Amino acid sequence: MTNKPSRYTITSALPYANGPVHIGHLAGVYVPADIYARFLRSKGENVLFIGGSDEHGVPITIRAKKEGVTPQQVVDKYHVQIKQSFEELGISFDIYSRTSSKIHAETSSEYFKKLYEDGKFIEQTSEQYYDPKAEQFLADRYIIGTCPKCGNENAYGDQCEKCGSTLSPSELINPRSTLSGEKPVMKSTKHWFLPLDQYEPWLKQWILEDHKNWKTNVYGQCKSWLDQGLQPRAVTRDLDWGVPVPVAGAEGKVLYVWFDAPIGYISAAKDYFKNSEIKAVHKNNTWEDFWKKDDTKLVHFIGKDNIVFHCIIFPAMLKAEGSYILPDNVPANEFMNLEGDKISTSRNWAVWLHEYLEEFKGKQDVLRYALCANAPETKDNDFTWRDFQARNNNELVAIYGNFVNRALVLTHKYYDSVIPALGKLEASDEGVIMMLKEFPAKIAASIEQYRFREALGFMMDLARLGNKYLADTEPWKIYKENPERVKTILHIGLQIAANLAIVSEPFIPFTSAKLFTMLNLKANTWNNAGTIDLLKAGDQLGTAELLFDKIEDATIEAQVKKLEDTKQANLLANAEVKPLKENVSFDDFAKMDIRVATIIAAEKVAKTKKLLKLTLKTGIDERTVVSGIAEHFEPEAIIGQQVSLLANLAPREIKGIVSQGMILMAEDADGSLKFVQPAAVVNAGSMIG
Ligand SMILES: Nc1ncnc2c1ncn2[C@@H]1O[C@H](COP(=O)(O)OP(=O)(O)OP(=O)(O)O)[C@@H](O)[C@H]1O
Ligand SMILES: [Zn+2]
Repeated sequence: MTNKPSRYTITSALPYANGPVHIGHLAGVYVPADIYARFLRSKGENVLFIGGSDEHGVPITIRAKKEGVTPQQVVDKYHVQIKQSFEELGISFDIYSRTSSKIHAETSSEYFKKLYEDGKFIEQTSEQYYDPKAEQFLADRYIIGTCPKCGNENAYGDQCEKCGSTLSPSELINPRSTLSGEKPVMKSTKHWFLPLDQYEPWLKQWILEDHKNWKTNVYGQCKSWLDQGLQPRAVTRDLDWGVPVPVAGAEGKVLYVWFDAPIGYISAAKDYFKNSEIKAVHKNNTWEDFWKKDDTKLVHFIGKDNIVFHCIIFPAMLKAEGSYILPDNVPANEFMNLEGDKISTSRNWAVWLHEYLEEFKGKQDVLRYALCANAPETKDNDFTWRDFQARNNNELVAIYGNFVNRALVLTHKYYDSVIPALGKLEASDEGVIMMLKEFPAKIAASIEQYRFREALGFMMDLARLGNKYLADTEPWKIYKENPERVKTILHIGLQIAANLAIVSEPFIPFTSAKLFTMLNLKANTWNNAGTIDLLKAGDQLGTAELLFDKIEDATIEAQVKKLEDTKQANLLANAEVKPLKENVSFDDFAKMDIRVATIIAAEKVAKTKKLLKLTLKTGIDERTVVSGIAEHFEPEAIIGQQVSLLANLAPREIKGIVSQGMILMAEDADGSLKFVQPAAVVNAGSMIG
């Protein structure tokens, strides 16, 4: 797009409604999209910011089955929860719609029909896996088997989560049905395919030549898909949950979830403009202006696993239809991890938005700030609670909050919160005013290039500038001898705070709103920023309050503990119980002399990592046993412990020490070792059996 757009359509990936929203979703998609939308609105642009739940597809039907509810019940629950938590975080969607709505069924159905009637699909009958017991074709995740690439025995029909390969069901080794566990049979079925291969030359031109400005990670992934060559892609499925395929002979078939989901962006716009009063907010435009006019800039915010759908498949669908505009940019992010591990809904390895909002009341902006500051814009990144705490304490509290607080509190103290007049400027004042002027354009340029971290950094630099200005001029020191000078300093300080209220609004809107109130200033737009004319001398300020407060270690430790508990629970849940060994006779068992012994001495075996030399009191004798437990116990800590000893195990020399027997240990799911010992202290030498 070369000319300035007349309006913006901003979409954010539709969260899949089979679980709540987590910080990965936010950092990857919704926080940057919201910053972009808020920034453009502040610039006075005509913006349509679209969100909604993606409510079709196999994982939802599987979940419903597992929980004994209907798919509609699953999506109703999560749609409401997700929508509400987004609202609370201040994600400023114009509409948060859903793909199980009537308007979406109509829109996607018509879309399919148009492509069908225009001859854009190819029909193909092929053999596909079918579960005769469940009487169902096994689409996508209904089938699992061994991944041909990495050997993972639980790879899905569409993807291996272990190695990340995209698969088709026929590639799986030893396929089995997730419905019945049975080996599926082949049965023929007809499907409609979008012949992506036919769009390949056009896509190559459109992306590889005409969109060299796309982010490197996005461009690179597209290039790799295009270099490998595109194949026709099925856009229908044998399933009973989804939008029915609207052509004769397609009974029992629905649109593939990745065909209907992006059309969800379009149906959301239609849904929104159903309310005719809305048009006035958008310069009397219609939904079609936002989707079909060349002077509309369309931007998709997504995470990296959605790149192929938004850069290749959806554009091919739009091109095939013919009346829609194409995305101007798809600023996809890489992935946010959590404390070193991949975020996972199924493993509960996440910080859930609804829980955060509950546990950190009123701290929406801290999360928004920490996620943007650490956003995975060019590579995967890690969220840690320590970093979250540091961002809050060292940046929001110590810089932004401190600066604003100083400016307001001093004005309150010296002038009863009436804005003092600007006097004669000194060189230092002029320097600060010059620098201030640069900020709005600098921040805007970064946002316009989707460099939100950089933009956020500049925003904080403005707070730093204000902080430094007050620290350098020290109004609290010179007030007595030079009150006129202090008026000028605080006037400028307050003007910087007013600028901060404007340029921080896209990032931390709750704080910005509070600051506007504290300054008694009406919400202001981006184009006014950069000057010291925002506040009028003689006007009264509102009441000062603290914008941020310190987050204590104990709060962070509680969150870390919560994650450790999750890790532990996962280990236990996934623990493999070893299969039963072969039967032994009672006589065989009776041959073993197992008795209680007490540890009376313990030391590390030199030059080994794992071995402890134990001296045991067995009731018969005192003897030495070498045991591989040094990584689990400190020698001093186990003296006096009672253990179970296999006392008649043939002696063996280990590292030059003769070991007379073996102590019995229980190994927990996480690999830790525990002594097998009597529940209460007994006489050394007591027999076990
Ligand atoms: N850890 C993450 N970091 C960045 N973006 C993410 C992350 N997880 C998901 N996303 C993005 O969030 C958007 C919505 O995700 P979606 O609802 O499809 O969930 P998902 O990818 O299945 O995630 P999960 O399996 O964790 O629920 C997608 O664009 C996806 O790429
Ligand atoms: Zn694999």
